[in-house]
Amino acid sequence: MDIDSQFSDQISLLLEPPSHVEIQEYFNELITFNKHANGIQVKPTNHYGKGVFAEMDFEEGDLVLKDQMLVGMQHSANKVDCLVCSCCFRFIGSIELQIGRRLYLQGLGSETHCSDMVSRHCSDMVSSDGSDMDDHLASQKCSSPSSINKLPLPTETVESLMHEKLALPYSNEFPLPSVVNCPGGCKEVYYFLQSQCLKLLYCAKCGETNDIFLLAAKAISSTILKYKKLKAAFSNEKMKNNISDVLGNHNFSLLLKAWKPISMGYKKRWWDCIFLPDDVDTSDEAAFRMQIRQLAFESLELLKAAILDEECLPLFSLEIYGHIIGMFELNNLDLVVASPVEDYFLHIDDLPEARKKEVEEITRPILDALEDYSICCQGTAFYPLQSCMNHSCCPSAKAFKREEDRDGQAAILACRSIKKGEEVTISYIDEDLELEERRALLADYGFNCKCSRCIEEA
Ligand SMILES: C[S@@+](CC[C@H](N)C(=O)[O-])C[C@H]1O[C@@H](n2cnc3c(N)ncnc32)[C@H](O)[C@@H]1O
Repeated sequence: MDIDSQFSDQISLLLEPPSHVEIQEYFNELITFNKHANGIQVKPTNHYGKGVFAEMDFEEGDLVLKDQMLVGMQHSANKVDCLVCSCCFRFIGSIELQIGRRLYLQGLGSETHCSDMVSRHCSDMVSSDGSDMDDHLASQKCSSPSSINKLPLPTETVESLMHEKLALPYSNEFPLPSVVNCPGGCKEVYYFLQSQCLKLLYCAKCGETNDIFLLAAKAISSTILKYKKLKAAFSNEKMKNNISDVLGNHNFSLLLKAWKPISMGYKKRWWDCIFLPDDVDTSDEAAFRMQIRQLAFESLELLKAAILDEECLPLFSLEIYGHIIGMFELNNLDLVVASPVEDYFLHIDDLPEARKKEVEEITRPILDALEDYSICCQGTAFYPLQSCMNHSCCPSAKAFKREEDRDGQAAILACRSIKKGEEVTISYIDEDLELEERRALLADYGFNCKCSRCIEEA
């Protein structure tokens, strides 16, 4: 019997929508432990399930919420460019390590180059017409990688940067947290990234959806870890009290407890809620959804081969897997963290002219070797409180990273004044679009917006 049939009762319990009381208790606790969430409350709305409400007045620009992600990941392709903590997504190491590692991974370090080419280039840059570096930076930023006339650095320079043997001027003004390897020695922080599971990354069929499978794997593996911790604590307690029936029927209740954060997220099956791409005719919709289901099935098989846990089998059912991916599809927010490498080069550019000339003799070749100096950390994440915010085409708040927001937390700012008791809404789409375009985009989220603006414009 397959897992879905064997554990159908347990799967139904895992997917049962939480009661109002459970929702209230869970979110009250989450808010109590988050010092940047004390101005909001999660409550049922009249029509759209739960929503976020202001517990105090906010002025335009005020921080309404900083939300710690439940689960998130850096996009696979972005890992070459930015070395970040897999947990909080802060840039780590040093400016030198960030730059050296990127140049190395871009393959520039594998070629040998004569140093006079670099110095010739360097003197060209120094004796340039005095045009502002911002222009130079901007032109680099806009160019596509292939159109950039990159001037690679010598291998030794790249390696010295990467091993932090070469200190760049002023880099100590941009200190970063140290790199700590996973204690398990996996070289990746999460244990599900084992060789079998890596196939998920490279599955040609999956295309752009690969990251969402890995994110689902992360959600499942963190639930298993939480379950194991709860079970260990429970067993200890029983032993202390000399009770012989160590676990009895408690295993499933511990799994339910470990699953609770995910149980709170609004979710539907992935293949039922995924947006129908423009190039798929509506007459082919059923076949398209079957294909998506099959894709989920194949990726789940790979995940099972990598980390199946006999005590947590219901988590490996297609029904649960499909709902987890669907939850990300309907709720996830882009994860963006600005790069300190960009700050560093802008700082150099702002130095007094004479000093800048001197420093640029060292930094300009490095800048020229980089394809883009300002690549930020990019990924996707599920945020438990932010994901409770409903949509409005005239929203009262927006996700916006301020200068000081340098980690993976979501920052939600008021975009107008919000009165105590009012619902805090964000826009899921570009709210500057016309009514019909907005409607089309929101249909992908499975609802027809009836905010005051839509009603007025209709
Ligand atoms: C990110 S969740 C928001 C929280 C959700 N209300 C809950 O109960 O968890 C997104 C879902 O909420 C509902 N929703 C959000 N804004 C809405 C709106 N303006 N009108 C109708 N439904 C809305 C839709 O079902 C949508 O797919």
